[in-house]
Amino acid sequence: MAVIPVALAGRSYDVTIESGALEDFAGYARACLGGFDKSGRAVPFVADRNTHRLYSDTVERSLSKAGFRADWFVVEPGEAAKSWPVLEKLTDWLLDLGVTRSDHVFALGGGVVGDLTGFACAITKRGCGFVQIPTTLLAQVDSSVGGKTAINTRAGKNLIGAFHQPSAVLIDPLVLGTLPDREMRAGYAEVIKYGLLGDAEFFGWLEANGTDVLAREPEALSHAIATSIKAKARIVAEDERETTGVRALLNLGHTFGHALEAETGFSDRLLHGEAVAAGMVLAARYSARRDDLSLSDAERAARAIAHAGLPSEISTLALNASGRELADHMRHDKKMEGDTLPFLLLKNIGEAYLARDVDLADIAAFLDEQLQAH
Ligand SMILES: NC(=O)c1ccc[n+]([C@@H]2O[C@H](COP(=O)([O-])OP(=O)(O)OC[C@H]3O[C@@H](n4cnc5c(N)ncnc54)[C@H](O)[C@@H]3O)[C@@H](O)[C@H]2O)c1
Ligand SMILES: O=C(O)C(=O)C[C@@H](O)[C@H](O)[C@H](O)COP(=O)(O)O
Ligand SMILES: [Zn+2]
Repeated sequence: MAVIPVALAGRSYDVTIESGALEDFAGYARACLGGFDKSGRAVPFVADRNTHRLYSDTVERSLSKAGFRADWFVVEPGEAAKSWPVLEKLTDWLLDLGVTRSDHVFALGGGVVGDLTGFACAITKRGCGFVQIPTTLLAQVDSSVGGKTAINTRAGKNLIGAFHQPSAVLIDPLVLGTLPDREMRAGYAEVIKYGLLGDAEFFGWLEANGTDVLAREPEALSHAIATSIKAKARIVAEDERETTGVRALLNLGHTFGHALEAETGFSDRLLHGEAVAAGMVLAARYSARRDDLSLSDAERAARAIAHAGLPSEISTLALNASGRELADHMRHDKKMEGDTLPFLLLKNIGEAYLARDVDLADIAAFLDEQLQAH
């Protein structure tokens, strides 16, 4: 078992990584179940149809042995659940259940369930507790930790949200056994991100061992999850609300990625992790174009992404958009400072930085080249 603390003044919590932990869910979650048994109220769980079908029985078995029962709010799988209508239904459900500020709501699912539940908990009664039980690789290495919660709007990705930290994160890598391979690869994009943004040694390890991670080989998988969470916990502890530029490093590839997601309608056509993968290649190549990064390192990053079966060439995505149209999506980026969009670029493999001198017209021209390439 690994326990990784996220150190935040007054809001510290642990990320527990343990294979098989879900079988003893009530034991691991005991500290966050207070209140439910005494009053007889059901423990509120949010899941999507897949995670409910696959794992609600396991959770309920463990809860029932400990004298608790669960009540479920189940959403349709996919990005569309991060929306106003679903948020409204979820917050009404929480209020009908009589959830109090000292209660915890449990999010059993991927980043979609986690982001939606976290935001609902941030605004219900001005903030009630929640616990993340991430079931995708992406959620286990990234979205369950750090307290970014949000829904999407017509204007773009995660534009309505709040920082609201979970009280605990419980990761059972065994649940990745049922995760479709495409989702596994999408989560792996965020794993590569940690190597590219700040850990050249980890990036090299992934070049050598990435196939084992994707094959869910237990040792390689646990190492990839723990290394990713340690990096995220350190960055979040340093800059919880993305004010100093440190946390912005976690956005490597995301300004391009969110534009690609918007262009493909936040749909199964391009998953978040796939968009981030393509976005990191664009960030690397744009860095090389400015002579910040060597061309050979930019292509090394692209190769690692392509080798994992992730999209590395936007020219193959059948986008019906110009560079200008893609760049226009970026004007909604939450990092915008007035008319300037600080951009995450690379100086080396393992060294990302925030550039404040990027011209969106130049990004549009670069994207036009990339849309035509290959
Ligand atoms: N808050 C953050 O810091 C943060 C970080 C990264 C990504 N995100 C957000 O996370 C979202 C993407 O999350 P995701 O990639 O986990 O996608 P997701 O939540 O849509 O899950 C992907 C698919 O896998 C299924 N699934 C989940 N667990 C499963 C399992 N164990 N077995 C079988 N199927 C399973 C789901 O039902 C869904 O169909 C995006 O909205 C993204 O913006 C947030
Ligand atoms: O935790 C962070 O900070 C991140 O940026 C992690 C990203 O992987 C994640 O996709 C996040 O939701 C993007 O944040 P946003 O602020 O660009 O919406
Ligand atoms: Zn992301």
